Amino acid sequence: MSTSEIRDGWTVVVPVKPAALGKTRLTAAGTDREALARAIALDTIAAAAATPRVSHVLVVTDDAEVSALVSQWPAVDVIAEGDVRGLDAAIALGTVSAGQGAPRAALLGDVPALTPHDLDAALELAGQVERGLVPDAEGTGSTLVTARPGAVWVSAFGADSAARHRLLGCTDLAVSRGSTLRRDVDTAAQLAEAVALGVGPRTAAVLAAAAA
Ligand SMILES: Nc1nc2c(ncn2[C@@H]2O[C@H](COP(=O)(O)OP(=O)(O)OP(=O)(O)O)[C@@H](O)[C@H]2O)c(=O)[nH]1
Ligand SMILES: C=C(OP(=O)(O)O)C(=O)O
Repeated sequence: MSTSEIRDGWTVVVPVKPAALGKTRLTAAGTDREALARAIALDTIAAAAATPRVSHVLVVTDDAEVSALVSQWPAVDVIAEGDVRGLDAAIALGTVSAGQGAPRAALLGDVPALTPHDLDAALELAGQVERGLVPDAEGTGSTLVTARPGAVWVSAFGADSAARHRLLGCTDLAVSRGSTLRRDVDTAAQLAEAVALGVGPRTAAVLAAAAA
């Protein structure tokens, strides 16, 4: 997609590890872990791309299958990661590409129950602060970090990142504990919570195949 085709709105950067390497804590779920990791990422990206306030989704990944699929989707582009330098470095590839003048957000690629409605509501709130944060459902990690136009991009994802993001000046957005945006999935118990909220079709299909 060329820059001229990008409407005003948020650029959402979604980092996705190659599925063969990701979601290592999901082994207890009894499913094909690689297929599940990929499906979770694809459902997250699809929800972001369908969000009214989102004009552009930048997926930073070296997963060939994810890359081939989402590069066909409207309003989605892929940035190849190349050298593995970690999550924040991968995200920075996307935010630098978006430019400091754009409203930017980083959404982790493991939020498979995400609805466009919930992401849209969070981005509406994010427009009112310099930099915003949505903690995960446990309250210790982060699922979304935002920067409005002109704000310098910062992120410090990883275990217990919510506190670090606050120290970096991110304001908690008033997103309820039950929002689909907060339910990231690392473990089988978290996957069960996401299923209860209603996961996207790709994740549901992998789980259905495992149950058959
Ligand atoms: N592009 C990219 N994405 C990453 C990297 N590390 C994590 N991610 C993505 O960031 C999101 C959150 O990742 P984590 O839950 O921290 O890590 P994970 O490897 O998926 O899961 P675990 O193996 O259980 O730690 C997922 O969408 C990952 O695919 C990285 O180095 N590069
Ligand atoms: C990457 C993070 O967490 P998790 O590893 O739980 O996905 C985070 O919360 O910043």
